[in-house]
Amino acid sequence: MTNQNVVVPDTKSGISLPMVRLSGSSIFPATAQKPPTAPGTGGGGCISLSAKKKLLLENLEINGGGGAAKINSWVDSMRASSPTHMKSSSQSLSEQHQQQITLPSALDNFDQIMEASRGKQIVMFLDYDGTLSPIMRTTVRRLATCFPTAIVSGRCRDKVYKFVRLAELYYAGSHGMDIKGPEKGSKYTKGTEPVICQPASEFLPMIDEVFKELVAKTKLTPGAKVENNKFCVSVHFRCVEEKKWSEVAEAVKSVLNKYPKLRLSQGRKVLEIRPTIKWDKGKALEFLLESLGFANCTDVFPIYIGDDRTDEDAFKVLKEREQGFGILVSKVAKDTNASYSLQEPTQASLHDLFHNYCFLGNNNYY
Ligand SMILES: O=P(O)(O)OC[C@H]1O[C@H](O[C@H]2O[C@H](CO)[C@@H](O)[C@H](O)[C@H]2O)[C@H](O)[C@@H](O)[C@@H]1O
Repeated sequence: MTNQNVVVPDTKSGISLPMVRLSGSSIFPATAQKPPTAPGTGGGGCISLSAKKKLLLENLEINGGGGAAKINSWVDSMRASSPTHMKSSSQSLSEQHQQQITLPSALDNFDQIMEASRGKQIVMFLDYDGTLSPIMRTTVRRLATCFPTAIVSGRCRDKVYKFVRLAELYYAGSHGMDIKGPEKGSKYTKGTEPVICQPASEFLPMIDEVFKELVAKTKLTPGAKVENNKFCVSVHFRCVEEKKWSEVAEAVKSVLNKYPKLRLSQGRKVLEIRPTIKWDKGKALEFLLESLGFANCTDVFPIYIGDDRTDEDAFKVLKEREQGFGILVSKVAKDTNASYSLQEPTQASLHDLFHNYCFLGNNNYY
């Protein structure tokens, strides 16, 4: 993993933001599109991931196989993801601070971000859970009047569409494996048909089968919930007593062992099973930029805001392309390829800033 281990004290938590300063000078003029270089370590009083947890997380990106040790590592990793357990980590505070690099706040540095995007077409990508869900519809509708806007989620695309109900957006469900653009007639539709991309379509029957098996295997565990996300399946631990977590993990492993073409990944108190194909939220971002006509374009400025571990694939793509920025929504330290952070997506109305910016005519291709 080449990620930085970072966090982000955002000093504006809970207070309203001043109007964005649009005429501010660029802080990184020679590398206008490059993320700022990593600031120094320390500061912020946030909690860093321990090396142990990093190892555990790396162990999760695997197929089935292994035995009780693997189950334990899944469960340990799940525990380590919970804030209570992060606080009680055996790592001392000074050790935690040594590993910590502070990410600049997207809010405090909003004028830098906008300066870097000057003259370029912003394209907005928003993760759903933890990012867009607290902001909600009105804001996203306003954003989409300024920039092409996509929602990228681990959830099933239809479900996200039912929550948001905005026909003018691009939707990428199932961690980017189910993409659909706006219908004909939208100002962002280039062709006559909406863009569609389902790179894992051959896995549909297998995923349905796995969903049914997991429902059957977990039905006796109180609180366990299996969610069919069309091209992937989530097994939720959130409402399961901690002493029963191994039982659920064992069920997941026993099913996964039968399907070598599926792999496991982990979210917040959730284990997810998905196809082994090389497709993720980063690939979805690249596909969408291409669909919008920005494949080899230097004057595009993608901004991806997300809070989930799966959003890292998109942050990484932006970093490698040296285009736009990833903004990580997080209060705690994470291994990340994002360039900026937000403690809360609702915090001081980042969306108002974007809205002001685009209506003042600084970024208005459409
Ligand atoms: O890619 P995202 O839009 O961030 O979706 C990630 C997962 O979101 C949902 O899970 C989240 O909400 C659950 C409560 O409804 C919560 O228990 C879980 O911890 C959250 O991650 C969704 O249910 C999952 O399938 C998505 O993968």
